[in-house]
Amino acid sequence: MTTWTALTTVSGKAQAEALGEALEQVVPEPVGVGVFEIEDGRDLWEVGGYFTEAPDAVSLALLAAAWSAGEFVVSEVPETDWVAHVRRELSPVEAGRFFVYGAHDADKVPEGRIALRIEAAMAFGTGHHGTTLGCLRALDRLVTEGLVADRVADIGCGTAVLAMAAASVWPGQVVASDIDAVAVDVARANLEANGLETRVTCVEAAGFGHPMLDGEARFDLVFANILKGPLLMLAEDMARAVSPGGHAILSGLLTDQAEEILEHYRRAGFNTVHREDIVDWTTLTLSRIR
Ligand SMILES: C[S@@+](CC[C@H](N)C(=O)[O-])C[C@H]1O[C@@H](n2cnc3c(N)ncnc32)[C@H](O)[C@@H]1O
Repeated sequence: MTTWTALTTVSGKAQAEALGEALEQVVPEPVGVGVFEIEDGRDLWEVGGYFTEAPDAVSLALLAAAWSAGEFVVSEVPETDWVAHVRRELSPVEAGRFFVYGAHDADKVPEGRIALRIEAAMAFGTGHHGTTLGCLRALDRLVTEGLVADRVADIGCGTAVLAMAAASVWPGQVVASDIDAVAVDVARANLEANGLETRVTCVEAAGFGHPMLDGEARFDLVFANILKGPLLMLAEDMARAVSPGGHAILSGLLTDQAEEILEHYRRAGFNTVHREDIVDWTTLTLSRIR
């Protein structure tokens, strides 16, 4: 049987991302490298990966020393479907009334929660990341406050987790879009797996650049969990697309970028309704001035 080499070490948060990137450069033939927070309150991160070739021990020791990380643990594992392996290890996420889970956890869905089944495959959006979690919590808060949004858009939908959450709490139609064709395929598969394919239409588009998205006061709520750059560029289009009194839930911005985004969107015609910081990421709930 073909085997892979698995490497893992532990480092501080400040070094973890850079060490992961360095690992991909130093060790030949990476199958996949990942960085995960160890959730025990000690601010420790696990950096690891699978490789087709055994690494040279001296390079590994130098790498660990250069990034002040622990000694690498090296083991042989049978070749496996790495994406499926990572998927299996993802635990369900609870965000207000929403419960986001993978197929392997179907028996864990608690009574009374809105369950969203997600196969992330090659798209972003399992609910684990602070940005997705922030958007789900922002939606949950709006629903608790009694908001009903009939027309919803999810720009940069990834797995379509946010679009599906909105379609699960309100009866109207949702348009989801992503610039990445692979994400659109993943989103459509998730919509079918959740029986929401007639409620959510998923299109490939950049920003509002699609006939189903373009138009004045077209939506009561727009999600955009994308990075700071696209968010800045989309402010005017967002102001046009959201109806007066409607909402925008923005994420994908680092906490120290939030003020710049807020100021930009204030100038475009939005007020701040709520802000939540999760780890280093900020989610903003805004309302369009009437
Ligand atoms: C951080 S992920 C968010 C995924 C999901 N909405 C969530 O909240 O977990 C950002 C997604 O936006 C897409 N994206 C980035 N720039 C975009 C743009 N200008 N227009 C549409 N989609 C974009 C990416 O391909 C990616 O799937």
